[in-house]
Amino acid sequence: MDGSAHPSEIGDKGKATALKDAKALTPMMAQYLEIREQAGDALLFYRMGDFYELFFDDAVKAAAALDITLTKRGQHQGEAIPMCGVPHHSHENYLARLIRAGFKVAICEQTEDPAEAKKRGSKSVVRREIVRFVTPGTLTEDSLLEARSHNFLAALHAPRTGAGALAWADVSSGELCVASVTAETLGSQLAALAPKELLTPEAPGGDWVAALDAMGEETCVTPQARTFFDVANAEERLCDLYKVQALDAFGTFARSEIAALGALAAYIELTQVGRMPALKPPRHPARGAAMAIDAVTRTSLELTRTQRGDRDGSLLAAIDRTVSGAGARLLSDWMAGPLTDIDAIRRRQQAIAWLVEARPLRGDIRERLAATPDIARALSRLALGRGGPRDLAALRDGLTAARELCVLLHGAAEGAPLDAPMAEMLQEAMCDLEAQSGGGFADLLRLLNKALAADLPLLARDGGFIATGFDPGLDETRGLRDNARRIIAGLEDQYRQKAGIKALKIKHNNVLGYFVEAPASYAGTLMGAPHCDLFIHRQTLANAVRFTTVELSDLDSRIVRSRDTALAREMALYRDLCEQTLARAGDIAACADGLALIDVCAGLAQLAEAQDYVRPQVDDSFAFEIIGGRHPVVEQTVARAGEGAFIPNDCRLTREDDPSLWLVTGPNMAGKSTFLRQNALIAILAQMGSFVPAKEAHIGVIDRVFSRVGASDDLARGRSTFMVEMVETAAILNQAGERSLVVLDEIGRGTATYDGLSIAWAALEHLHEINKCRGLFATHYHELTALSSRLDRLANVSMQVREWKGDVVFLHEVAEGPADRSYGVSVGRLAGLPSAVVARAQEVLSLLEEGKVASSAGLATLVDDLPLFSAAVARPKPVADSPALKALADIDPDSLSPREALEALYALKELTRNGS
Ligand SMILES: Nc1ncnc2c1ncn2[C@@H]1O[C@H](COP(=O)(O)OP(=O)(O)OP(=O)(O)O)[C@@H](O)[C@H]1O
Repeated sequence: MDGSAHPSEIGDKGKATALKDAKALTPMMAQYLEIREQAGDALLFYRMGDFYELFFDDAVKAAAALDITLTKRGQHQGEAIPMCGVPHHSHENYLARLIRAGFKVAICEQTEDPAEAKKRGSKSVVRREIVRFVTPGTLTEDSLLEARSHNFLAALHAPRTGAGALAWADVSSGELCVASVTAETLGSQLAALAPKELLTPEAPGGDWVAALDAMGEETCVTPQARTFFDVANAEERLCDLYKVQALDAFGTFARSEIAALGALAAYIELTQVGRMPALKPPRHPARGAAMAIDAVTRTSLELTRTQRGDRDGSLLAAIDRTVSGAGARLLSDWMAGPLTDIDAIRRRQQAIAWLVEARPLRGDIRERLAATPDIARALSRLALGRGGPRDLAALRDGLTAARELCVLLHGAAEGAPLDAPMAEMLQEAMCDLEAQSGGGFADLLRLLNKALAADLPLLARDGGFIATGFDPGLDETRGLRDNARRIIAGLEDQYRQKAGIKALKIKHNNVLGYFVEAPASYAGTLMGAPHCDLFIHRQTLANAVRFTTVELSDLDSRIVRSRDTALAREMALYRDLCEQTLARAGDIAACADGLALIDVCAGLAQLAEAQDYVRPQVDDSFAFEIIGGRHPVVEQTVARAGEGAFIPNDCRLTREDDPSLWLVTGPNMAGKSTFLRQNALIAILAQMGSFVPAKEAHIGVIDRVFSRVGASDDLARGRSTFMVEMVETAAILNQAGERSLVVLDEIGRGTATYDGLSIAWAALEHLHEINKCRGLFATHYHELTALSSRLDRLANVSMQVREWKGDVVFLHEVAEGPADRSYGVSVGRLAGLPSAVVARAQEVLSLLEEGKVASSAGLATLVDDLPLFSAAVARPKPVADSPALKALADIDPDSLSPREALEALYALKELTRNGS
């Protein structure tokens, strides 16, 4: 604690009247309020000794969000000040919870020693400053980040007219990208990135608003004044940041892109309070624009999350075999933006294919990668001044692992285990691992190896992290300290003998430093004449008495001095090590990228081998030929559940040779949705560069994938199921082109039968005649199957089922031709509908199928003709000609003697036993 008054005590003892009335405020309250204003909409963590304290509204909000005690301290304007606090040593936990709850936090530290403040007068307040704003998009601590996901901060420049731009950065790893966007493409860009925080202009124009409204709730939107996006300022800021004269050095950027990049840089500078992370130069996303996949398609295909929001069960979880956080992040990048550039796709395929062949080598590579620290994130923390000795060690270990990987790969490249030349992409990654263009990492590694001790503290200021032998000055100071400690051990013996007290000890605490302690019963002896010159009394406790000696205090100050000197020396050495490391930031970041790339390729190779995936042929044709395709997720689920094998199915939509639209019919549960999705997923995997779950695959590059599978209510936006479905169908019919792949499942089912059928009918015709795309269309409207006679590129296929003992058995096989019927009622029985309901449904169905209800008159007849439901349930099945019943009818109970009655009963029993 700084010894000054607590801010809550300041106000006043009843004197302060207005916030702005500076005279009425104590110095500390004035300081607090000034800093509070700088914190804007963030909660202020105000450092007081070992705690971060929160006051006023901040305290109320934080206490509720963290479920911690809200107390009251002092008064302000006549009211008690609400207060809560979190301990400094565990504040990251609380911080993480607040950020997850959508808050931003300003961290205000004491930036001078309380002793310094005291020199200015006893009432002076320790200087405090905001050292950082913690926001969802600017996290760097491992404890606040998910190791396997990116943490993107994005900025949208949304001009009133024309195209805008979206820039995004991962502050924790230094990635920085920018791309042009329009209000139409913004949705799919944001869906692909899933930024944690998005900066937008304060009042974006109409079209942008709609796109922003459709954004997921995981993104925290931070509006900024329009001036924040000023192009001229942006250019200057970026040139300053990269220390270049003009941005041309990094490529050509549109004005809007520069504005978005500038806003992003300004916000990072603002939140990191002047310290910038090691941002890589800005770049446009991967060569060969990405395949467009809009937000609804991503959700319906469950690419990174299931519709329930879990990672488990998503495509990403099913194919992720990476062993490092950086690898997992890169894989999700690949999935966010599958490529359309055929060469780029082939380069990835080559690398994976090479690693598929190199099985033992792949095992070694993965083992090493698994033990490699996350160097991109360690580097970023160091650049922001938020790192520690362990981050330096992480870089040392990461770079060492990279070197070992290179040795392995070189061995393989030189032909030892493999004949094929190593894929170009892997060779490039190897150059990055060794920093070949930057002269290698040998010097830096030598330095770090020599400098760092074996056991490292988390924080540099705890000291003790520089290895002995690295710095003679430090060793000497440490020697003095250690020597003094040895002398103290000797003194203890000496004092014991002099005083004749065996139980005498020399101990240490933070208040007294070193002191002599003896049991309280010796107090008189030690304070008595023979010893009073030697032992100077310091403290008497219940059980012990404590003394110092001139010699001991001398040694104590020497130890303190040498500890301070050693720490100061270590801090200087630490700064120097950071500087030398950060001088290689670009090369280290490239090395981290190389490691991530090898991890992704090795992971996909592992997947290909383990799950029997095949390398697809991707070219610029209009082919879509999947032989023996499987659903990557359902296949694994079925195998895990021990439900037998997944049944592979072919899909041929090649435009030139085959019908390019398939109308898929078949009963519920027969596997229509699975078949539809699996083909879209195979296309996405193929264009990510991955191998695919099939026997053979040939895909002419697809520029957009659209998938609508089972629309659901979007009540939050005031849209019914049907409305959602229509909006989404409209988007497809308006946007799909001849290179698109469209997957539509049961369009029109959310409304009256005839309306739904008509809409599905018209949509199918539109896809065929206007969009001319490749597509799969699943429906329960059997009437649509007739369309194939009119539309030459439309083919009917159906999911096969067999009936066995009155039940339906799903074969999960796709066959040519339409389904014969729906089997809906049979599926209802399988699902456990009460047998009365099943029987009743069967009756209704038979009449409907006989065509007796084509009009409302027919419907009335149906209602009249069919027995009432309750009657249907209650009425027992007639058993007219049962011999037992006949025998019963013949009995005249009044004419039977008791014995005859008993015999009749036995006879009846016998008849029923015979099944009569
Ligand atoms: N090819 C297959 N091999 C093995 N099991 C499969 C296959 N396809 C689907 N299944 C299994 O059948 C279940 C139902 O599949 P799916 O949801 O695709 O049916 P559907 O025809 O779309 O049904 P609905 O019309 O009710 O939506 C899946 O969850 C899966 O377990």
